[in-house]
Amino acid sequence: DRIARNGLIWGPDHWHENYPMAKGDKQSPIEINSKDVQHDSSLGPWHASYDPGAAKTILNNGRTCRVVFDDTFDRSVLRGGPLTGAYRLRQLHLHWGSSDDHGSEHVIDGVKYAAELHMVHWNPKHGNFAGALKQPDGVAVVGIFLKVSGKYSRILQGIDNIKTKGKEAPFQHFDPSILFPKSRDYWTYHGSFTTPPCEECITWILLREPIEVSPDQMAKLRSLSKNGENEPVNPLVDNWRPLQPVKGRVVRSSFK
Ligand SMILES: NS(=O)(=O)c1ccc(C(=O)NCC(F)(F)F)cc1
Ligand SMILES: [Zn+2]
Repeated sequence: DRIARNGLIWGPDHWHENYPMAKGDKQSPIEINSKDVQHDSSLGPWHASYDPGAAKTILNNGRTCRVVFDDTFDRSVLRGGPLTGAYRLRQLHLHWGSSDDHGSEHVIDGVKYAAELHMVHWNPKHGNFAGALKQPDGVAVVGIFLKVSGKYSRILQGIDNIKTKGKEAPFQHFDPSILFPKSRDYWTYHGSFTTPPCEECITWILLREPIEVSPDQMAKLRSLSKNGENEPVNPLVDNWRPLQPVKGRVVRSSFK
């Protein structure tokens, strides 16, 4: 059936059977080894100018918790850094583990974070998102690592009313810039979606400084379910893709 065909019912090792891109040379996530990173002094700072009014809804699609934004015009955009032009914010979502010692998709010098937040932007020069995901410069994702600490920070209020798959709730007047850490230092490399169809259209911008979330915020994420409302409970955890081969790609850093 549809679910089986889109490969999500089987693990990541089977994705390539339906999505050949999954075995490409520029797949994500990857491990970042500082010894192999090349500092690029031409990499300037990135700038996000987000309109809190662009936030629309928060939803559980059975695979992640996603906040959706109005991307029908240049309302919330990311520019600078490795990017040429302004990329429109479309959605943000997270990947997390069943315990604090893992959950991120990218791994930094062997360190796995409890979660990884992705802010997905697309290049309007390609007309629409579907067109952008067919282009090597089509999509830009800012990745922010989440570390668990006593300090309290509301990553996403509103998680309470999207417990099960298919649940959606209004999520307005939200400026995702509040999620950025103090430092703007980043790594950047060319990669792919970490879920099918695994298109190699992403300029990754991974922030070096993690943000801190409280244990109860992580517990809230882990309380989400993959199942629909009246189905057997299937906890939504460990929705991260295993590491993919670097295949000679060079990861550049904006910092020394
Ligand atoms: N985890 S990730 O790499 O940031 C990531 C970002 C976006 C999508 C996405 O829009 N999939 C829907 C599409 F495009 F129709 F396939 C998937 C993964
Ligand atoms: Zn993601």
